Amino acid sequence: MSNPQGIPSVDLSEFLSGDEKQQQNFINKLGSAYEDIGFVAVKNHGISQDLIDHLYAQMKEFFGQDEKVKNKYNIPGIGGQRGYTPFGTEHAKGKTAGDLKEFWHFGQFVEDNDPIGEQYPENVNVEEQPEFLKVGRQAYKAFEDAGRHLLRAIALHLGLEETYFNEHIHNGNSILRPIHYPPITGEIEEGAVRAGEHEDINLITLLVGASADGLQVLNKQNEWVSVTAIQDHIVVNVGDMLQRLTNNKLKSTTHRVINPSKENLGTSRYSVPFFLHPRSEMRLDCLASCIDADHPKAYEDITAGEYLMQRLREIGLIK
Ligand SMILES: O=C(O)CCC(=O)C(=O)O
Ligand SMILES: [Fe+2]
Repeated sequence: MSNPQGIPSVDLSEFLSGDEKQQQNFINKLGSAYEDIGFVAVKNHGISQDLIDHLYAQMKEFFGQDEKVKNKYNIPGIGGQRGYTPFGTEHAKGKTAGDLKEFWHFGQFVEDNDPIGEQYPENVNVEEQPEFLKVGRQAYKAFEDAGRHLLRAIALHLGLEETYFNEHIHNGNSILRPIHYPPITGEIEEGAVRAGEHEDINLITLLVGASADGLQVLNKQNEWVSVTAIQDHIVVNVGDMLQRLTNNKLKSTTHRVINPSKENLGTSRYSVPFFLHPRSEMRLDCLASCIDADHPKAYEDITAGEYLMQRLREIGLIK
């Protein structure tokens, strides 16, 4: 089932077709990929190319602004949860060299009167770019919709109610992160890479249109497999919260973004992951159906909120 892009490919329109056989086929392919390499490429994901192009245009414009302008949007005291995080701030768990990237965070836009809104910092408006927040919000909602469909298929694969995740992700703590990896021109710190090897913290990550190669995934044979940017697909992987909930049945696979070859050092790379998080009160206790004599319970009980705080400390976003 391996494809040129290095990971299996699935077609979300099969799941949404209303045809039971196609739906089951999609669930089986997604489920077995997630039990194996933890990554798939998804086509017919429902996020329009126009919206993606618009988002990319806005993020390129933003990252192209002077440091002074960008730093106005680096908001102290919120652990980088919203607004701008400068180059070199975040590092992979256990590493000291900062990643060679700068990024922006959009968070949840609570549109009903859900009191959870009080837990979340406000999204940040870029005064120089009147379209920025608007397109961020549209993209956030589109990614969230695609993620909700995928979690329905995952729930069915796990033998849960199809709607199991819905209440947990309604107004959840997801993050949309436009990233810029700048050209590598001068000296860089020993061991510094665009994104050091890591696993994502959240339930699933949806990654759109990385503008250049560089993403690599560690397969079961301990080999780095390159995931090339492919037209019309988004990459969707399992994060640590889903791995934990499923007692390691679904795999949160290590990945990284390597530095470009010599001839491409002078080029930027852009990408946009959507880290799909549940509400902080969701329990991540291992599902009873994923525990048996061969698979003893591997993790302590914890809520998503407690787990997130632990992890943000480890990557330097919260001191
Ligand atoms: O930029 C990419 O292609 C992947 C980024 C990533 O893995 C992350 O931000 O967690
Ligand atoms: Fe990642």
